[in-house]
This record gives sequence, structure tokens and C-alpha cells, in this order.
Amino acid sequence: MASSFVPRAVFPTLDSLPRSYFLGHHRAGLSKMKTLLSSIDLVVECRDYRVPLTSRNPMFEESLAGRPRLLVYTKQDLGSLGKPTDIKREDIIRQWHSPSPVLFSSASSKASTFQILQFLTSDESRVSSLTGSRILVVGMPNVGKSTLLNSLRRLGVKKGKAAYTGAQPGITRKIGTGVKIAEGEGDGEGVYLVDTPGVFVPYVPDSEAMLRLALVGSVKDTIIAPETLADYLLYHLNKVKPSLYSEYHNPTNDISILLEAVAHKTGRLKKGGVPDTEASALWIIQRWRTGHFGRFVLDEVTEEALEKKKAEERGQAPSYNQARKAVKEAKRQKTRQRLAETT
Ligand SMILES: Nc1nc2c(ncn2[C@@H]2O[C@H](COP(=O)(O)OP(=O)(O)OP(=O)(O)O)[C@@H](O)[C@H]2O)c(=O)[nH]1
Repeated sequence: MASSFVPRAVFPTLDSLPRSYFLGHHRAGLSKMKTLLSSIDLVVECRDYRVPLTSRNPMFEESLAGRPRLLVYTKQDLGSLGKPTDIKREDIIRQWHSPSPVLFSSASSKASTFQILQFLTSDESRVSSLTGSRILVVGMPNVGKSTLLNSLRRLGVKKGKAAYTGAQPGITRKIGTGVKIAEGEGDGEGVYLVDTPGVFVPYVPDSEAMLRLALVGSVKDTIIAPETLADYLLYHLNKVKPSLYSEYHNPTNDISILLEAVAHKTGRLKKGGVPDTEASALWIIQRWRTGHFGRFVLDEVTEEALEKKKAEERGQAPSYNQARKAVKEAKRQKTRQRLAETT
């Protein structure tokens, strides 16, 4: 019976999970951003609303310091129901970034795009009178940078799509030349947005943080087994409201039971009617990413959690080299372990 169901209190630590997804084009993108900085008036850093703490990439703060920053929390529609708890969370996020301004956006909300456009076009002091204003849009992979750019352009200069978007990370590979999102007074003037490739954090401190980033789509779906990711989603669904998947099964902590039920109900079956659990896992994950199976935040955003996160960052934010060393050491350990198991 549903009333006797007890969700898992913790998700197990998965030591074998990769902790890095820092690719060649991430590093190249970041270096190019640094070289552009002198011609940039403002940095818009996009973060995913569903992982406000986990999606912080310290490399943006380090590499792009010295320029004013606007924080835009994207995909608000996937994490907020507009309830008092959501509004409280947004207040905490604003306080966290103060004095940098913070705005929240949903691709489907013209009002949120309008608010961002107003901000980007209103501060006269940022606009250089000869070249117009140049704004760099940065963020983790798949956070919605290109979508935001297109929405701003549509609203600001009534023009169509200028940047490719897609459900998997890594669609934008190169830094663009600048897309006009608002007209200026003279020739060549206006507000220009420069789209950039998403850059992943060099090292993810724990397996749960990696699962969160993978669940929101910052990591390609081939990096973590879909069943593992679906299990992590189930852990959250059960914490939020197990009835979110009642169409498929009664509350359960066993992902294989849920995946089999989904496979049968949606026809994801292999030869001989065997449930295709991998395809079912991918389907559940995709459905959640598009707002089905509930709209909620994966990070715990409370004043205490924020203080804890800040203390952790002060104490142990690893440099890129330290992170690489840690990844290499983890790989070495794995190889040693494998060798020991085979001898
Ligand atoms: N529901 C919802 N989906 C969004 C929103 N913004 C973007 N998306 C979706 O998120 C996915 C990624 O969007 P992109 O704009 O391609 O992300 P990006 O940050 O440019 O990605 P990279 O190319 O990896 O840098 C797409 O499937 C978008 O449709 C939003 O506000 N709400």
C-alpha cells in the first residue's frame, strides 16, 4: 500500500562513476573567452534552475573575473511551480550572488525574456558609444544559452533563430561573432550577444553531483548508464511524490521493477517480449527533462546548505591541475583494482 512506502533516505555513493567531462572544446572555448574579455562589457552566466549549487563552475569566475556579471537561472519552468517554497528558494539564490544581479528564465515565458532584455539594454554606462554593447553568454553544457540568445533576438529585433539548439550537450562548439539583440542609435550600434560552447566543471567532487549534472543533461547520455541515471531519478521522484509515476507502477525503490513496467506499458520490448530496460530508462529521463514526472529542483537550496557549500568551496575547490591529477589517480586505482581481481 502507498501509505506504508518508505523512500530511500540516501542514494549510494558510486565510486566507479566518472567525475569529469572536461572536453577539448571546453578548454579551447574557455581560452578563447579569456582573449575576448577586453572587448566584452558584461558576462551573462547561465545556470540550470534545477541544480543551482551543483552547476556552479568556478572556472567562469576565475577566468572571466573583472567584468560585471548577470546570473540567469534558466529552465525555471522545469523546477518551479511558483509556490511560496519556490519564491523563497529564489530569494536565497539572489542573496547568494549579491551584489551581482540574478534573473530567472523560461524559454516559454515571454515575460522572463523581456525582463532579461530590459536589463541588457537599460544600463547606459555599459554601452560603449562606438561599438555598441558586447555581452558574452557562458554556462555549463546544455543549460540553454543558445535558446536564450534566440529568444532575446526574436523579442529584441524580431529576427529568427541565429544559434543551433538541441537536447544533448555540445551543440555549440565555437564562439560566435556576436548576434544583435537590440538596435542602437547609430550605424553598427546596438546590443550584441556572443554565444559560447558550454564548459563543464573540471572535476566533480562526488558521484551524486555528477548524477545531478547528468540528469539535467549537462553530460552526454552515453557517459553514465541510463539505468543508473533512471535509478537516481527514481530516488528523487520518491522523495518528492511517488504518485508522479503512478501511471506505470505503485511506489517502489527498485528501478528494475519500474523500468519493466514502463517497457510493457510503452511497448519498449526486445525480441521475445523482453523489456528493453535501457530504452525505458532513457525514455523516463527524457520525459523528466521535458517537464513530465514532476517539476522540481535536485539541489537542496536552504540557507544552511548554501553556507555549507560556500565553506566547502573555500576549503577545497580544486584547481584544474589538481582535478586532472585526481582523475588520473582514480583511473590508476581502477586499473590496479581490475588487475588484482584478475590475478
Ligand atoms: N523547458 C525548457 N527547456 C529549455 C529551456 N531553455 C532551453 N531548453 C532546452 O534545453 C536544451 C538545450 O538548449 P540549448 O540552448 O541548446 O543549450 P546550450 O547551453 O546552448 O547547449 P551547448 O550547445 O551544450 O552549449 C534544448 O533542448 C532546449 O530546447 C527552458 O527555459 N525551458
